[in-house]
Amino acid sequence: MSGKVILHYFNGRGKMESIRWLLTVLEVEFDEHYLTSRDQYLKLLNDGSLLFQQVPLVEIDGMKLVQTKAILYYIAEKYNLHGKDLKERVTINMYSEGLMDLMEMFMMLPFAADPKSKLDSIQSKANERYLPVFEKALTGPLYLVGGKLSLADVLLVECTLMLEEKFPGIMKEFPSVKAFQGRMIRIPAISRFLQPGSKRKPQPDEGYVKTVMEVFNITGPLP
Ligand SMILES: N[C@@H](CCC(=O)N[C@@H](CS)C(=O)NCC(=O)O)C(=O)O
Repeated sequence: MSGKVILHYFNGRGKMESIRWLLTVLEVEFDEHYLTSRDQYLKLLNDGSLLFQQVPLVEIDGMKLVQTKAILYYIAEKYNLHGKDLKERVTINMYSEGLMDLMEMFMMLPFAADPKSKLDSIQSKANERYLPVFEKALTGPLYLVGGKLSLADVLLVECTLMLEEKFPGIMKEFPSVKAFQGRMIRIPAISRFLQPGSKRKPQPDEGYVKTVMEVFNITGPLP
């Protein structure tokens, strides 16, 4: 196993995108092995790389890690983006898991039978359930937890950009979150990541959906 971090996933956002964001902000270099065929997935299964038969898989520090949250928490902990004590850590995890719940709804959209109604539901949940929490937390403070950058901040900037792709005016009612986003995207590593040609993945297209369905033998829309 080489010393470099290796990501095994599709050439698309999905559950790996937040891991790409975190590594990018930390300026940790990584290589990507894209899953493009069912045979590649079966090979990972057969060589025992996938603990629960699922990707994302991240090779790091001599380990083969699966489970997105566990991977994010490991990297955040290793590079000091996971709070200074247990109370900060649990707060970071609460914010992070809320954001992951919201972003997961976007991930499922291209596989849904009725994406329009799902999109409406994402918009109202974002407005009523999620963004008010972050607006309150960021009214005053520059960062979500402990006065310094953490995993939760990285996920929040990713999520706000994702929301604006689908609902361009959504941040109008949330000025503190919008100001936070403005500060975050000026961080040089993030600013580079947002330029064309970076490792940031675009919104899912038909090709991405087709590959995922072939790799996992999915035959119809997901619930
Ligand atoms: N709890 C896991 C879920 C991972 C997951 O659902 N991965 C999908 C691809 S995004 C997968 O491998 N699906 C194949 C399967 O479940 O058989 C995580 O968060 O990493």
